[in-house]
Amino acid sequence: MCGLRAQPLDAQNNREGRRRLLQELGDQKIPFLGPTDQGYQQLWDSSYAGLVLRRSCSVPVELHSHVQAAFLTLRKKGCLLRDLVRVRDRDVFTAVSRALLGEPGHTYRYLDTRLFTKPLGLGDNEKPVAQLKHSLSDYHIEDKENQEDRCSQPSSPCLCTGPVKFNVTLLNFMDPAAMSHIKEEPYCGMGKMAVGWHHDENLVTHSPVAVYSYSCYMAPGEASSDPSISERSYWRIGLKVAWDIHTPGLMLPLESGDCYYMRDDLNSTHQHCVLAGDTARFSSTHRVAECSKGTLTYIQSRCQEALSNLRTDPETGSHSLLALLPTTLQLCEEIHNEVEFEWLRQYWFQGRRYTRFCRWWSRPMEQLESDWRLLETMEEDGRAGDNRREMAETLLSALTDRHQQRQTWRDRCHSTLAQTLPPEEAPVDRPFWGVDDPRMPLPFDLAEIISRVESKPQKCLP
Ligand SMILES: O=C(O)CCC(=O)C(=O)O
Ligand SMILES: [Fe+2]
Repeated sequence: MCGLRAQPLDAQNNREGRRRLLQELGDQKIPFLGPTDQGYQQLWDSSYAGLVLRRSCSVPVELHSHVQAAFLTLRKKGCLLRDLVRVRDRDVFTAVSRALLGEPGHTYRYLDTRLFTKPLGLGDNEKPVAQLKHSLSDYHIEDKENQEDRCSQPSSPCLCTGPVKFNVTLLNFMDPAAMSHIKEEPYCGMGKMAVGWHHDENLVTHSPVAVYSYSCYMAPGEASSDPSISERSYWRIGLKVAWDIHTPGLMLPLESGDCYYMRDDLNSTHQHCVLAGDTARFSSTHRVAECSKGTLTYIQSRCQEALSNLRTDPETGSHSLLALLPTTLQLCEEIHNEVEFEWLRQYWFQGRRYTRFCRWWSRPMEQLESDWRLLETMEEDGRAGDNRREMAETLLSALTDRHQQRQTWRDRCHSTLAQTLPPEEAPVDRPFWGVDDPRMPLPFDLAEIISRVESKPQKCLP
């Protein structure tokens, strides 16, 4: 499952590239074509071949109704929340509310935010989503003739590769009526954007992304009057070739229940955005996340690797290090930072929201935190080593990095945006401890230690 990580250049996150592109564009807009425009199909075939649409009518009726009911229940239970993500060094709330479902112990990282899965297929609300995932992964991408027959049944799985093994599902929800402000799409003038231009991050190279779209034409419980198509405007997907202002963009309107796929390298060569329609809408996006460093099993084994260098005296309970080689210490430092910043702080930054609907992560997080605490004690032993100078240099870069990252997480936790969240969802700056905490040999704030190490490289160590 774990291949190379796709690292597309992202115009959204590349300030310089973005500036240059906008400058070249000036007052002009990039043209785009929709289904009623001439040349739409040719443009799709020539420049967007990795995009595949599967119409609502090829999905079983019961699946639609189960999946849609599950979405509504998940939302009612408060599982879908806006993420406080980081874009170009600034914190912003996503316009859409999200929840991550998927393989137990898996995570998905986007915009400096690690989302933790609610295991898929266990609870009643997740089962239909698991069925949907199954249905989408068995879909053999049709040939041209089939594609033109808009309601063809999906054919059997592709024999050469087998079904796709999606490991995470990111659910999205947005009700435009509840938003005070929705950004306009800047490059083409496609309209209001629910999700800005981006590449999907953290995917296995060339992993397809399969999306199911559900527009709530009627509020739940509202009398079923046939919605007049002319009276509502559709949700649409916008696509454009990355770093290209000459190829026209493509706009794909979606009926409720439609699915689309981004296949091959479409996600890395192109950007996509989601354009809001008039109604509230859910989407269920199925992906193969690159998780070589993104599973609980992975980080647990990393901690074990570091802790295998720690000996606990069976009588006194005191700890000592087995090896004091700089390379060993260096490795321990890296693992220390990884578990603290990629797992513990990521988790607690998202507040107690996970425990509201999923207790799955509570115990593992406690365990990781106690491993991390042992790593804090190891460090002190490292300082007592013989080759102090070399040791100090080894420790210095890890300590500086740790100090800076702790500062960033502190700031993020106390930002004005974070403060607008209700207590249950508000970021928690954890782990945190006071200067007089007897269990913690090192202080939370490393500034003093760092400056001591820097100023007296010979006998620097406390
Ligand atoms: O809602 C959609 O159709 C796609 C959403 C999307 O692009 C994303 O979640 O990455
Ligand atoms: Fe996306």
